[in-house]
Amino acid sequence: MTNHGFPDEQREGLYRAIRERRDVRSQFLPDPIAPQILARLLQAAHLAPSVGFMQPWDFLVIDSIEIKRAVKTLYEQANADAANNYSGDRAAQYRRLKLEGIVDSPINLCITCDRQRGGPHVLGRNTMLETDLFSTCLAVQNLWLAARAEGIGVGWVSIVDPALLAETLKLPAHVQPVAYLCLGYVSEFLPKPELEIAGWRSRLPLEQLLHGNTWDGQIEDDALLSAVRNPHDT
Ligand SMILES: Cc1cc2c(cc1C)N(C[C@H](O)[C@H](O)[C@H](O)COP(=O)(O)O)c1[nH]c(=O)[nH]c(=O)c1N2
Repeated sequence: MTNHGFPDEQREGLYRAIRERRDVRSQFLPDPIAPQILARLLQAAHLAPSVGFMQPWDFLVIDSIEIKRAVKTLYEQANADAANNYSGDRAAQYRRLKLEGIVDSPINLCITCDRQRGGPHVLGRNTMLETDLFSTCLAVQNLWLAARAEGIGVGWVSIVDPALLAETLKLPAHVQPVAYLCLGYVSEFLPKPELEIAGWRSRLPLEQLLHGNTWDGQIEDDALLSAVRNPHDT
């Protein structure tokens, strides 16, 4: 069998980016991102797979402090509402979390989805209409991983009313904001998700997620399961 895999060091670099990518809120530095580097990140995003090769994304690069402040206000409104989902200690803990870096980060980037791109029918998007949104999320993830490799932190802010965000960014009606991202160099990349460090929620064991175990409770004892339990043996 021909092995088209990457050499060990390159493969490890990719896995490292996946392992060490973080959602960044609290560690942004004001240092600017050079246009060449931002362009590399956007290229990485644009190479994402998309349903029927629809490429439904656009990239709104925002450095205007006025727009950042307007989005921060939307966040504050939505976050005050979100806090009402909790009570007691959990509500107090929620209110202590920092869940955005909109003004602290030098660049904000809104990745949108043009739901009409490619015309009325796009190959592969007949039964699952959301596949254009899924495709846009893959562009986000490409950018997020490339940014980690460049030493740039990315934070996703979804605690905003999407209709108000679309209005603030003057998006046409058929263009949906999918990801509002904060980008910048960081003082550090945390070793674990910030929510895990804060004691909000921890990572589920992968073995628990195999074969639908989270809902039927049956763990099948097969070779895959044992490899998942002991990844270092492989
Ligand atoms: C679709 C979507 C939306 C959001 C997020 C992520 C994704 C995928 N995350 C980040 C999220 O909290 C984070 O990914 C997890 O806590 C895991 O941490 P790491 O990304 O591994 O550091 C996020 N974080 C935050 O502080 N404010 C937010 O509004 C959001 N919204």
